[in-house]
Amino acid sequence: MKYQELVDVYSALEATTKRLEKTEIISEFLKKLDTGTIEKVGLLILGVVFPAWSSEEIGIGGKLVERAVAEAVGTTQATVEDAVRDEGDIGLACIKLYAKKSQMTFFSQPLTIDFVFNSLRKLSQISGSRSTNRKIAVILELLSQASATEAKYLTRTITEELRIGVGDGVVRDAIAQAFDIDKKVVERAQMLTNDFSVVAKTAKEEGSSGLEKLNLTPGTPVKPMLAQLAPPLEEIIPEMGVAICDTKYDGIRLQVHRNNDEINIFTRRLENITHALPEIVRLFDEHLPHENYIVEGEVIATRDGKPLPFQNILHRVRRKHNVEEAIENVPLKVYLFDVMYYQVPMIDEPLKNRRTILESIVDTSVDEMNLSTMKIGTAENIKEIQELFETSIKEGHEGIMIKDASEPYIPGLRGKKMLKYKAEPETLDMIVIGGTYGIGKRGDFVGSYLVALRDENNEFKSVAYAATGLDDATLEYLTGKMKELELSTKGREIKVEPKIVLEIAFSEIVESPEYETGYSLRFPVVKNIRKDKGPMDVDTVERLISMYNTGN
Ligand SMILES: Nc1ncnc2c1ncn2[C@@H]1O[C@H](COP(=O)(O)OP(=O)(O)OP(=O)(O)O)[C@@H](O)[C@H]1O
Repeated sequence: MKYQELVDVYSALEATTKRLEKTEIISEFLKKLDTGTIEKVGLLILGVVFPAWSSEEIGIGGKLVERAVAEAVGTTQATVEDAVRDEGDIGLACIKLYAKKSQMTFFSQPLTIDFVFNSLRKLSQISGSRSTNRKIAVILELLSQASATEAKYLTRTITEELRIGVGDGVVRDAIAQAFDIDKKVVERAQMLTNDFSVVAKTAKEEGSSGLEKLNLTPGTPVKPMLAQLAPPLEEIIPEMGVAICDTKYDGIRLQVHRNNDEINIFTRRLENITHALPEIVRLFDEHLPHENYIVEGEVIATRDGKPLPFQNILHRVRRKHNVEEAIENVPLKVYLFDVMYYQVPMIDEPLKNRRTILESIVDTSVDEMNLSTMKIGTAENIKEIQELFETSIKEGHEGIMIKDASEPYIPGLRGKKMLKYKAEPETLDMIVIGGTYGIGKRGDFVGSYLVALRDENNEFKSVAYAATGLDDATLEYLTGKMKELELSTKGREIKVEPKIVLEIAFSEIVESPEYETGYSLRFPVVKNIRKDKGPMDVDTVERLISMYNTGN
């Protein structure tokens, strides 16, 4: 099938903000596709060629794409850079530049979805000597055969910013609608596989029963179950009946998979970080059975046996070089709290059974390998759970988790069956979309930051201006970043590309027509710059509204 047909779908999607219309457009398109194409479109529709959990990526910077565009249209790189600045995006710049394209390609074949997909995947394989030139050659082959609109979406796909307002939810609904399958069945399949190419293909070929057969596979990460804030213990523990309460460690959540002899470690955002943690791989190899499994836990950094702040562990995980040296400097400890697969899938088992299995398979004879400190809570021993909370805080941890012992593991769900009980108030991770320069002496600094959350179409909607919590050095750093990301400036107001993620604390969520979400925050304070998070990791409008409605 021609790539232009997919491009027409992108254009139609970009032209509407209505979720139902978007769903209808994608659903109609999916119905037309054969099996080989639907697999590819399942990813391309989200602007990617690898599933989110894959460690492979296109990995091409904006500058390289600009160079390729310059060659394709026969102009200079500076002209392309100007067009990108004027238009605010490489895709729109292509539309402008292709209109003036001087270098016509004769006898060119129309691009097909297959060819585009395979070429983009090829980019991730190119490394070593002359790799930049070889990558440019692949991109150039695509761009020189492309129409203006094809170039618009090709360049946006390569730079990983498709900007058509399509998120996982719309794709899930479109697959359900196209093949007449219950949305819940599609959603479960997506949570388990994290791969719309598999979900779309299975839906087409085998329908609902095929999707229901999809299950966990060690080696393929699964979206973790998430927590809400807990109401008072006296209320929630009797409501649950039997609760598994365990220490909440402030580190990084790990999903550890063993598939035959291979061990892989994923973060909660399904990023493969196996290479950064060789000692953790050895730890699992030595202290868990050589069976296929998926277990979950938190890893923390320690010094003299005491937990170190979260940022320390982050350095370890992000590290690409001198990994062995870092092992010495930052000793790690693992605390396991769940098992999702042990020889067979276990997520449908109640938590109390999963915990029993977990306890039976982990050898905790070394300091580094632990089970989370746990106590069973019932209406009769709430005081003991309060004590567990207090000792956890005293030992330098964040608080406790309270989990319904009779519940299955529901991937991706942020529900009432797993709760967090913390000493510190809740924060939200938000993206900066703009800001305001200060006045007088502060006129050179952006002093106030317009922060936003992600809606169901992956568009950013404003929530508040955050202006406190920043020292001078941070203000200077952030102002520099804002200038790099500037889209436009009018008076003291600057608009920027959504790239900077801030963790924001606040006293209360209030209704407010002034902001695009319809809500705002009282006393927003910047707690941290989350350099570890990108635009897709920020919290959602849905979460804000649910926090508003439930009071937490
Ligand atoms: N014993 C434990 N059981 C479950 N999760 C734990 C435990 N100890 C620490 N955690 C961490 O707590 C998180 C649960 O809170 P939540 O799902 O809301 O994540 P979050 O949005 O990152 O919140 P927070 O910033 O409070 O960690 C888990 O993702 C996990 O990383």
